[in-house]
Amino acid sequence: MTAPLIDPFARAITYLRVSVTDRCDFRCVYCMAENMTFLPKRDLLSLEELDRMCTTFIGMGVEKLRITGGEPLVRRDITKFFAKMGRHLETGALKELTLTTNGSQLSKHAQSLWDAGVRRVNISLDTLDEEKFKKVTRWGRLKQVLEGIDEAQRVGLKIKINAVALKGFNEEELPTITKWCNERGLDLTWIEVMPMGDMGDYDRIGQFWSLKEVRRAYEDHYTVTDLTERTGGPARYARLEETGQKIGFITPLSHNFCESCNRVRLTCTGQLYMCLGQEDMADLRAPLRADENDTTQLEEAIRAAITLKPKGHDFDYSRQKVAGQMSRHMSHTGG
Ligand SMILES: Nc1nc2c(ncn2[C@@H]2O[C@H](COP(=O)(O)OP(=O)(O)OP(=O)(O)O)[C@@H](O)[C@H]2O)c(=O)[nH]1
Ligand SMILES: C[S@@+](CC[C@H](N)C(=O)[O-])C[C@H]1O[C@@H](n2cnc3c(N)ncnc32)[C@H](O)[C@@H]1O
Ligand code: SF4
Ligand code: SF4
Repeated sequence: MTAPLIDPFARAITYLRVSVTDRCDFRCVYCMAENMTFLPKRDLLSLEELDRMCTTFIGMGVEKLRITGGEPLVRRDITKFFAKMGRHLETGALKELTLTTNGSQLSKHAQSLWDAGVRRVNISLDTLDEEKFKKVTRWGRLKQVLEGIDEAQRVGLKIKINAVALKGFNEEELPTITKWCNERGLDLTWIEVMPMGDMGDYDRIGQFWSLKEVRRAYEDHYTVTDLTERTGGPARYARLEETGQKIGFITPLSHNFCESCNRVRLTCTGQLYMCLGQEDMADLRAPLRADENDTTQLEEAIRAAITLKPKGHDFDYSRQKVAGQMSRHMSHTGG
């Protein structure tokens, strides 16, 4: 392995998130516009190229690889890509190979993911109400996701549910979602909605539900104990003592966690975003394609990009207007 990747703020970069497609079978209201224009397929890195890219990062100290999208499981042959990445788990270079998914294709793919070495998946689910699910995802069917969760559990995958906290949408469901996760043995993490992508008249501030309030809502019913354990992701965890359940909080707005950032994001076209909340990016496609048999140029480009990693995002809703908004949609980098 070459020297580790350290950014200008002395943060070691050990976590790579890869968006393997910008396409999705849902159109969640906070993530995409209804009429999205997607990239032409010819612009995408091939799976072989993504393999070479990820393998290079792993050689430079990346230990956690999360595949995301758009919806990662709608990309053709993606399970073959997971199977290939599994070799880095076998050598011990990679500590975790995982994905974030909307769950719609898990009935089909859960077994192959397990066979590739995936042990834990994060599944996005904001509501357990069929009609509301249709509203928030526009195109999704709750039943299909629940079947995907069943199959993932059947094959042995550990599941974390990611729910975006949305005022006036899933507020009232906090007890039901929490209870449902507990009964099914699923971890649960709440996420604050971030200003990604221009959504026209979509009201982000109106829908912003601070996780400080979510925590208070838990405290009305449970004894909540903060935990020190981390997964290498941005969530902080607390335990509900009455049930022993672990709840995660991802709080980019109410409690910034950038100082412990360990991650960068690669898009399906080979752009490297050094921060989710800034526009800076580096093109890695040209150095990747410069020489198929030698990754020297790619490694140099990655090191140069890491020296440009910003301190953090500038998201802010505190003045009753959206600050720090990104022009790109969340699906571009995969969250
Ligand atoms: N602002 C910000 N938000 C992030 C970052 N990483 C993840 N998130 C948000 O948290 C959501 C959930 O992240 P996941 O894909 O579940 O990944 P994770 O939280 O690293 O997962 P674990 O490994 O389970 O901790 C993302 O979709 C983003 O909305 C980050 O670096 N900065
Ligand atoms: C962009 S999706 C990609 C993976 C997959 N399609 C899924 O939904 O899990 C990753 C995560 O980003 C979250 N997300 C999307 N837009 C967001 C926003 N504006 N603010 C906060 N989280 C967002 C989603 O809820 C999801 O958990
Ligand atoms: S959050 Fe995930 S499922 Fe929803 S539109 Fe975005 S990429 Fe698709
Ligand atoms: S906003 Fe940027 S610096 Fe902050 S945790 Fe996310 S990626 Fe890291």
